[in-house]
Amino acid sequence: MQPIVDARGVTKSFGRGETRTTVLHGIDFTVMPGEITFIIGPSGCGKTTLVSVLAGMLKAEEGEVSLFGERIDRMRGGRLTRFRGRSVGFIFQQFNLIPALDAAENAGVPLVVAGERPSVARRKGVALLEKLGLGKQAGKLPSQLSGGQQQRVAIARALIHQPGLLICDEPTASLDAKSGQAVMELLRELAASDNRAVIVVTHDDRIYPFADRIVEMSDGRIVDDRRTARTAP
Ligand SMILES: Nc1ncnc2c1ncn2[C@@H]1O[C@H](COP(=O)(O)OP(=O)(O)OP(=O)(O)O)[C@@H](O)[C@H]1O
Repeated sequence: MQPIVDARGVTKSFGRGETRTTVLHGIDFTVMPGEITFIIGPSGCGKTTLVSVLAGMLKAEEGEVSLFGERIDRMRGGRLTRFRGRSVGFIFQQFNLIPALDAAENAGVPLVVAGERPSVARRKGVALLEKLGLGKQAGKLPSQLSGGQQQRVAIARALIHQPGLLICDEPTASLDAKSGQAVMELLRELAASDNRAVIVVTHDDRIYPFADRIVEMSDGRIVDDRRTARTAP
């Protein structure tokens, strides 16, 4: 089976001269379809930098990064943007929904960006929200939704173009325990259903039972990589 993510020797630094700091030291990292992989480790150890490089948002100085067998470290400009737009969905701690758009319109935003008519994008947004158990909320503004519901709309937005890789940076950090569990249950289901891979950067140990694999970083290196006997459904 082809890996979804295959990174070799990824090195990344920030700054110049004396202030130059190396944040990733030759990381090797592979993710297979159908898995939820957690990346954990202390603040500043390089988790967000790593997933940004894996998603093609940041360029590594050294190393190779392939997504779905394609070398994204060799892609430039518009080609990379289009490839990322098709292949990767992002979910962040802040839901970043557009306040003036209702839930279905928010979910449909990536389709509009890709050139779809807003009415068609909204219709597809409604259909996906229904699938995610949020059909009744489709016409509501973000301010009328709970945190957990807003995060599920953000998940719908990340999935509407059916990316094979979902990258989630602290997806449950602003949610209470129950909403956090509901969001993780949804991510769990989505990872397994379409042979997609989900990578979750997190400090939230309440959700560790949802991981298939936990990768631990320290000072820009992977120091532990273990499969879990997943205890959550
Ligand atoms: N654009 C940047 N310019 C300079 N330094 C940066 C930049 N982005 C990140 N860093 C530095 O790189 C290091 C790793 O940051 P990163 O955000 O990847 O850590 P993290 O493990 O995700 O931390 P946290 O858990 O706090 O989010 C930190 O020391 C940070 O200050």
